[in-house]
Amino acid sequence: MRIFFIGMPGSGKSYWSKALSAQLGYARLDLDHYIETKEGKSIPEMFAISESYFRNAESAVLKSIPNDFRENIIVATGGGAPFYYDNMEWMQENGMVVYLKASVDYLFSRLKHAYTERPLLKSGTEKELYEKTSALFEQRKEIYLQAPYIIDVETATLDTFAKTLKL
Ligand SMILES: Nc1ncnc2c1ncn2[C@@H]1O[C@H](COP(=O)(O)OP(=O)(O)O)[C@@H](O)[C@H]1O
Ligand SMILES: O=C(O)C1=C[C@@H](OP(=O)(O)O)[C@@H](O)[C@H](O)C1
Ligand SMILES: [Mg+2]
Repeated sequence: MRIFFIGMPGSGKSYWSKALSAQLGYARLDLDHYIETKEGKSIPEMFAISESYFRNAESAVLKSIPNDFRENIIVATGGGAPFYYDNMEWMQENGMVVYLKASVDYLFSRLKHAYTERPLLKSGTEKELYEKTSALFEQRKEIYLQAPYIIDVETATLDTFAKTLKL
């Protein structure tokens, strides 16, 4: 079984992948960290080369997962992963795609303390962070909603995940 968490930055893809994999005894992979390890560069360093450099690495590393990990695994992807190359289609063909859904207000409350390492949301003020988060959400929400499984993380517990995904 391979599970891909998708959703906006701040929705808790990394957080919930940790919690659920521990409960299920699955392996866990944070795609952003795995890209950093394979490339030997941090996410901001890759974006400083260009966003295309990062997206190219992201797609290649995503597709290396079946070869690198044979066990049951939960993958926390980065928020932009479904929008580049054929990544969304590929994830649907190679696992269960789960959208971690949340409102802009919720995302903002999570991101306020953790946005400096996210180049797309780099902001001078909280107002700017809110506006950037909101604009990115508007651009992306329709595609996220194509996921076959959707979990509202504002009210979810581990039990919600287990029941929705029938695990
Ligand atoms: N349900 C939750 N309870 C407590 N903290 C959370 C929860 N979801 C996310 N967080 C915290 O919010 C921040 C953003 O979550 P993260 O998992 O990094 O999001 P994503 O990987 O989707 O961008 C992190 O500091 C994380 O620990
Ligand atoms: O939304 C995006 O395009 C991105 C989200 C980040 O991951 P998180 O969703 O875990 O913050 C990371 O992949 C990169 O900064 C780009
Ligand atoms: Mg993350």
